[in-house]
Amino acid sequence: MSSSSTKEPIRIVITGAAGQIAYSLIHQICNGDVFGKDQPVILHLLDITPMMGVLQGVVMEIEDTSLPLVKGAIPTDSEETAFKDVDVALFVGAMPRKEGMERKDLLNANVKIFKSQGTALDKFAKKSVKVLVVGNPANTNCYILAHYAPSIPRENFSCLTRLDHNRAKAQIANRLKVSPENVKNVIIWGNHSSTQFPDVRSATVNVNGKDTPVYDAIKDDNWLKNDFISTVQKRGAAVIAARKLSSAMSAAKAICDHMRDWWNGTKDNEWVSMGVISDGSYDIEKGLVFSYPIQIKDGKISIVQGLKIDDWSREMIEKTQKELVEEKNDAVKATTSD
Ligand SMILES: NC(=O)c1ccc[n+]([C@@H]2O[C@H](COP(=O)([O-])OP(=O)(O)OC[C@H]3O[C@@H](n4cnc5c(N)ncnc54)[C@H](O)[C@@H]3O)[C@@H](O)[C@H]2O)c1
Ligand SMILES: O=C(O)C[C@H](O)C(=O)O
Repeated sequence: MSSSSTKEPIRIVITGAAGQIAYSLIHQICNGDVFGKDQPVILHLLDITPMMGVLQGVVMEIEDTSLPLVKGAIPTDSEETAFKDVDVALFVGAMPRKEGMERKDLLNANVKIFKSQGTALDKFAKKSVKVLVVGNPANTNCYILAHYAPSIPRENFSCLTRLDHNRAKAQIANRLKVSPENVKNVIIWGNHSSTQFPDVRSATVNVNGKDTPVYDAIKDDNWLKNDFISTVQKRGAAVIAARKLSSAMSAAKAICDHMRDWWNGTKDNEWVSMGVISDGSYDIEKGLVFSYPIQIKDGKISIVQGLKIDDWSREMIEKTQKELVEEKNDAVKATTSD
């Protein structure tokens, strides 16, 4: 973990770099918490022109951290500069929702950003770039981004549902008064929205040294099928109601978890939740950006296959798929109307 690392720096673009999530995220990246303690980084920091003054302040703070892994921080309002030769692209820049809104209410305002940035990503980024979309509505923005970046492999695109995954783990852990790390293999299916299906049917929890199915440990199917699910589905709105701002610290942590697992691989026999471009697994429309249980080995993402889907789960999955199809159609309309 020193400036004498022999590794070549990787280039990471963060969009929305003057915003609140980026402010929590940048330090963790610069500190080596995501890409490794021996991996130097060059940050490309994109925001809109009126935010260049604020972004300059963020760059001053990056310098003042004196972290040895940082080999450069480039503030810019130019998409070409931002996406040029990047290895990793974190798409955070977009309008957040306010109290009383659903995330899809942001679609008209945000989806055009992803059309423009997808086109630039296609032109300027490395073809191996690993892409994570965070800005809401995250799945549909990722769909549009990928559509406008056709030369980048489909498996390089993802959207963030790790925050929902972490929220689900935390709810189970709190209920059982254990540490969240003891909870494994929860799944977020579908959209990062209030139709998502937080599923713990194949999750386990380590209680007193023994891995036990979550349903057996909790012993309250009614809670698991109702309050648990709606708490996770509505957690983002609850944070906004309390903070008057959307989640940022927990979102930045989830971005780090998502990218660290993509970079290093998931643990044996464990999976995480990621929105990826569907290959039709579990009868989901091919091409939709859908959150699935995911395992990663040598940088390669695969959807966990063969999990049993009962009638109730199928209904939950259909509901979130239906919303994603509607969002996709609205997004395509919004991006082709001008
Ligand atoms: N997927 C998730 O789990 C998750 C979690 C939390 C927040 N979010 C979403 O992330 C987004 C950012 O949240 P935030 O709290 O950081 O918002 P914020 O308003 O604090 O920051 C957003 C930043 O993006 C910038 N921006 C706007 N348009 C841009 C463009 N075209 N190019 C580059 N930058 C642009 C803004 O100027 C601002 O600095 C929101 O859409 C929010 O809803 C998603
Ligand atoms: O809920 C929001 O709008 C912000 C974010 O997507 C979240 O889940 O906290």
